[in-house]
Amino acid sequence: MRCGFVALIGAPNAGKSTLLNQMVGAKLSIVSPKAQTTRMRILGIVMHQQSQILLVDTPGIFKPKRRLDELMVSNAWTGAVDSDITLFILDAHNGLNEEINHIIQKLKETSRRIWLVLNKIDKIIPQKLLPLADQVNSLLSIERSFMVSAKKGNGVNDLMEALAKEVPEGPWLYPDDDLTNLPDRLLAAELVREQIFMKTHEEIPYAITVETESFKEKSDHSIRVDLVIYVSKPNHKAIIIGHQGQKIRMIGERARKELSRLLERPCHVFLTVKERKNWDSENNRLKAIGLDLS
Ligand SMILES: Nc1nc2c(ncn2[C@@H]2O[C@H](COP(=O)(O)OP(=O)(O)OP(=O)(O)O)[C@@H](O)[C@H]2O)c(=O)[nH]1
Repeated sequence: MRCGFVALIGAPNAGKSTLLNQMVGAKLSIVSPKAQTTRMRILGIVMHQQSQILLVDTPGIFKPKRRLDELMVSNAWTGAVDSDITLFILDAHNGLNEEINHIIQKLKETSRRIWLVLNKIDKIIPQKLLPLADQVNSLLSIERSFMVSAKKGNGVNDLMEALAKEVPEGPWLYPDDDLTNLPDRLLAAELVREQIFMKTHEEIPYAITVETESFKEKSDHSIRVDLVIYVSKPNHKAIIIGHQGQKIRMIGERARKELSRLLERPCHVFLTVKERKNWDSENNRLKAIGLDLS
């Protein structure tokens, strides 16, 4: 038996959450085309042969501007330091830039086993991949390199095989049919947040938070979830609700479908929008979204 923690580290939008979902085979970590979608560390549990691979999705690493950003970045680095293997996920189509060089410098300090994962290979010509891998290798000590398309699945099985062989020997830490350690009420809030990322623009997705107020199983085994969307400005409330409530209905409907799929039973989602100035500097709000404040 083998079991180990594998952290997914990289810049915002590199495809960390997409890779985690592809490996777990379920949508645990929310994905959007906008940067900084993931806010907390999310554990995805993958069983491969006799190995339990505990994948830790982390927020993207970027220059923090506010307290929430700082906590997201520090939570990401804790994920790397606590892992047995760190997967450094790089968007191969974007290549290197100042932000990535900064991550490389920080990775050097963690003195962990680092594997390079060049992602989004469906978007670039293959001849560009080896020179990019060589370039990263010249900057950082990389144990192994992989080339994948997290979205399409190419190369992901090879990566999983290699991880299964390399995580340390030891007993499994979670039941072998668990997919995550995240409570369902947090998953529900994340799915609503994902829809807000998809359906609103500019600063709004970054200026809201979602919390589950109640999560109840009914006698027919369906689930009723009541969630609150906190906004910091009155005009954001109006935008999220939309004309005659159209937008919020769409957000709720899509989140309901995703949640029903994930929990494999009918779910009913009820959303309320509340204005709460400066929610992003309240410890309780930050803890509620799964951030470690220590
Ligand atoms: N073409 C292509 N797009 C991808 C691939 N992997 C991820 N994406 C897209 O890249 C965008 C960002 O993906 P995420 O998985 O949210 O990236 P992330 O690294 O978790 O982002 P943060 O939450 O900002 O840290 C989404 O639009 C994905 O669909 C890939 O292999 N190929």
